[in-house]
Amino acid sequence: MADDAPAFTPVNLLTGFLGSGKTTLLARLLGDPALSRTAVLINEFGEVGLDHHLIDRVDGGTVLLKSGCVCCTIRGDLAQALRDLHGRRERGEVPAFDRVVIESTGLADPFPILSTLKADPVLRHHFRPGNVVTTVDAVNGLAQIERHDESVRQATAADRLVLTKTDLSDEVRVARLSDRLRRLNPSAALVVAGTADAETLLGRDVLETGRAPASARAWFAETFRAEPADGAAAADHGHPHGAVDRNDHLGRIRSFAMVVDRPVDWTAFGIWLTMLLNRHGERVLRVKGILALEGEDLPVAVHGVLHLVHTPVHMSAWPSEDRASRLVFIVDGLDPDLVRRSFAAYVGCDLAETVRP
Ligand SMILES: Nc1nc2c(ncn2[C@@H]2O[C@H](COP(=O)(O)OP(=O)(O)OP(=O)(O)O)[C@@H](O)[C@H]2O)c(=O)[nH]1
Repeated sequence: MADDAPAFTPVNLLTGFLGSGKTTLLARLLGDPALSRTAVLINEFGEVGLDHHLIDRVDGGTVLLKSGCVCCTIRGDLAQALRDLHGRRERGEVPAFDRVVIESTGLADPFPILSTLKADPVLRHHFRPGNVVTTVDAVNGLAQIERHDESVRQATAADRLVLTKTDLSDEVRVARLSDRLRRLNPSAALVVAGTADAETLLGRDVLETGRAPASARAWFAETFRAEPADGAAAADHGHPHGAVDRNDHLGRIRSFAMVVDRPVDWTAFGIWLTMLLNRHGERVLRVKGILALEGEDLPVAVHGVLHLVHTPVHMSAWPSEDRASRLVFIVDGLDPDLVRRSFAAYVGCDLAETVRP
């Protein structure tokens, strides 16, 4: 083992519903010198991964896992990615790190990810679970908890619950959400994103110090095992913990990407997105993209969650040589072709141009 590697490297899971602010929080935390020796694994749900472009600061240590849901579809790859990372650290091929942060897809169920660490014969000798940090969006969080099981599971698995977008919400909504979260998971510390430092969220480790009971996690594990419906489906897939493939299981939730090789007119795009979200906002769980704009050298990043579209961010550089506009959608019961057709009509391109072979 590399001399300065810890005997058991803590693995923090950063989870939270789609668009709830995981990447934003992680990017900020990674700026903290306390996390300078951190390796990051990013998983995304989508045909085209974007988060690794949006986190500037992480370079050699970032591994973008294959597209799909980390909880089942690529669970094997997660273990493999951790084993590779460990091997490379041992051989001195990557800078020594003493913490791993996994940013999981917004649809992932945290429990199977956590159990991977224990179940894998190699990993369990070198890694241990660290705090689970769950971001909850103060604008959409309550609705997501009401509608989506993943959101409840993410909240109940947390050691730290981080409220994001409180600046876009109001006191009453924040108080109601906080109350709901405290009832769901009384043992987790509840903090507001802007005030949470790396040491509190990741460094001061619940499991290591034994200061706080991991009761929520135990409760969660019990509940999960007791679910007969999922359990029956899981038996067919050979999943030991009742975990099912969320990509199949959710059925209606799917992701797709549109890639257009030429600059887009910002006004036309804005009108199109506004109309799409007015009409189908409930079904657009997430839209995220990097756009090349007509008359501009640098791209703009666009984010939306349900009806909420965030102020576009002008990026200081293109993340790669590829100058195409890319939009990734995660939709619930919405036909991708409908979105493609209307996009092509509004921005004035051929439908075929939105699907890159
Ligand atoms: N105003 C405000 N915007 C925020 C805050 N946190 C995140 N955002 C914005 O919300 C959008 C989504 O944030 P991300 O950090 O990409 O969310 P995510 O959970 O990583 O998203 P997925 O990976 O798609 O699930 C971006 O436009 C962020 O700038 C916050 O506390 N306040």
